[in-house]
Amino acid sequence: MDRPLKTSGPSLLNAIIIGVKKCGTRALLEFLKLNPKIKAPGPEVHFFDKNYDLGYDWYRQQMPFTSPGQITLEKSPAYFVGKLVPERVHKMNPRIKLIVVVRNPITRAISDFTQAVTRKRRHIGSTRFEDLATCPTNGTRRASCSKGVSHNWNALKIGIYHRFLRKWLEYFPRKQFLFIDGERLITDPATEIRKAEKFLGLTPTIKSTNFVKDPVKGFPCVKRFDATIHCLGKSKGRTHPKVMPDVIHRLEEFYQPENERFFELIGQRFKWF
Ligand SMILES: Nc1ncnc2c1ncn2[C@@H]1O[C@H](COP(=O)(O)OS(=O)(=O)O)[C@@H](OP(=O)(O)O)[C@H]1O
Repeated sequence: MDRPLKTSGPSLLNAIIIGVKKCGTRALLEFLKLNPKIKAPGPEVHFFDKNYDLGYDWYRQQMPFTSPGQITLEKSPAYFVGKLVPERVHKMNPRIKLIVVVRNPITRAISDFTQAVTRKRRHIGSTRFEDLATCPTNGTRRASCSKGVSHNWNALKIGIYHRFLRKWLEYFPRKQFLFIDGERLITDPATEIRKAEKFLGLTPTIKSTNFVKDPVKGFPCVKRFDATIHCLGKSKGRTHPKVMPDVIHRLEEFYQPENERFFELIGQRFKWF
């Protein structure tokens, strides 16, 4: 595993979208692929978390061929929360650029829950989001309970972004990260994409005219330069359950200080609630 990556054949990786799960990572990658300088493998590669033992040669084989000046970009959102991933990525390329898409952690949790329900995970069954996200406020104390929120539930834990980011910052300086607002990626994709193109050192080519709104789902679809339109598949832009307002309020109170810690860490703020 200590051999360096070859520079011939499938190219070296220049940048990774490391997460966060359900924050719009697929949309970001698909939008960026409008830029002819960006190449990406189709599916998630999961090299640094699940497939690390297969080695760099295997990883290289998953990558597309690129010509000089092109950038290879991979996205595997599980990297953000993987304990061993930052060290492994650093070992491969300490100068790699890291892109993190983050969104309102409450919407992220509902999206994660919706996916689990759709995939009919047994442990979820017919349970409501509210039942999994909250715990009694009647004085019963539980270690996994804070402000009436069941914060050990994975769908909520992932949204405490600063906890996971700290591990990455042990290996990479802040200037090597770009934080994309997953909410704005939906409402104003061109602005977020321009930031990413700049961060990757590319001449901006993607404009607001490259996006059209899906009349059914309301999410942006890409209008390619040959005028064909591509919307993300049916596993993206699912309908979310309506969550009770008092539970949303409780979650806002829970996440507010956690978001502040995250904003302080990245030196940037997002207006999520
Ligand atoms: N353009 C466009 N089209 C469809 N969906 C969009 C888009 N932009 C952002 N989103 C939001 O992205 C959410 C899925 O995030 P990810 O791609 O990161 O999910 S995953 O972790 O790879 O499973 C997805 O979550 P759900 O709404 O729960 O399906 C969307 O809210």
